[in-house]
Amino acid sequence: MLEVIGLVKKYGKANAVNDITFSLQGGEVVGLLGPNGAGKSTTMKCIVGLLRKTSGEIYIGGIDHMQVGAKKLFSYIPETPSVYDLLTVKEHMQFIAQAYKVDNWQEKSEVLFETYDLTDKKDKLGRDLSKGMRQKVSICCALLPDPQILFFDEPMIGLDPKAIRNTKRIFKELKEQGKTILVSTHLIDSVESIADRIMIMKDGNIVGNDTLENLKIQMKENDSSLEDLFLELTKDE
Ligand SMILES: Nc1ncnc2c1ncn2[C@@H]1O[C@H](COP(=O)(O)OP(=O)(O)OP(=O)(O)O)[C@@H](O)[C@H]1O
Repeated sequence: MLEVIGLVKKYGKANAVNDITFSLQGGEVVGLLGPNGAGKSTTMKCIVGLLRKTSGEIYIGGIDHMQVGAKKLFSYIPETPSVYDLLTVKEHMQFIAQAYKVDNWQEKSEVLFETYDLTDKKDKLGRDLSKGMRQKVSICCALLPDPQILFFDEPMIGLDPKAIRNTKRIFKELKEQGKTILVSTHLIDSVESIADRIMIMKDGNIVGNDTLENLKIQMKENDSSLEDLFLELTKDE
C-alpha cells in the first residue's frame, strides 16, 4: 500500500532524511517513533507531497505519490492542525465532502462530531476554536472521505483524555476495517496496543523496524519495555 524507496530529504546541505527504504502492507498499522528531530515529520510530509523530496521514490497504492490517483487514497493529519478561520466546523466537513464527493456527509459528520464532542461546536468558526478543537476538526475531516491509508503526525498532542481515548478506539476500528495507518508519536504506549510494527528513526535513519511480536521477544529476553528498547536504539553513542 505504501512503498518508500531511498528517500532523501535535505534542508540546504543537511540531511534530515538519509536514504530510507520501507513499506507498509495493506491493513498494517505502523507506529513511527523517534526522538525530536529524528526526521519523522519530514518523512511524512515528503510522503504526502507537502515537501519536495531531494531524491527517492514513493508509491501509494502502486501509484507515484504526486499523482492525483495516489492522493485520493490517503488522508493526512498534520502535527499542527490548520483550519479555515472563516468556515464553521460543519462547513469544514461540507468542504471536504464536496472535494472528495462524499455521500451522506451530514450523517457521517454527526457521528464524528458525537465521537469528538464537537456537536455543540459545529457552528463555531475555525478562528474561534481552541488548539485541541482544531485537532479534532482536522481528524474529523481526515476520516470523512473514508481513505484507505491514513498518515497521523502526532495525533494525540493537544487532545484531552477523552479525545485521546476516542482516537485510540478509532485506530482500533480503522484497523479492523483493514485501513493502513502510519502514525508518528512520542506516546509509546498509545501505539503499543494497536501497532503491528514499530519503526524507529534517529538522525534521519531507520534504526529499528520490526513487528511488535519480535520486539516483545527481544523485550522478554532483555526483560525490558518498549520504552527501554526505544531508548536503547536511539541512545547517543
Ligand atoms: N524547515 C526546515 N528547515 C531546516 N531544517 C529543518 C526544517 N524542518 C526540519 N528541519 C530539521 O530536519 C530534522 C528533522 O526534523 P523533523 O521535524 O522531521 O523531526 P521529527 O522527528 O518530526 O521531530 P519532532 O519529534 O521534534 O517533531 C531536524 O534536524 C530539524 O532541525
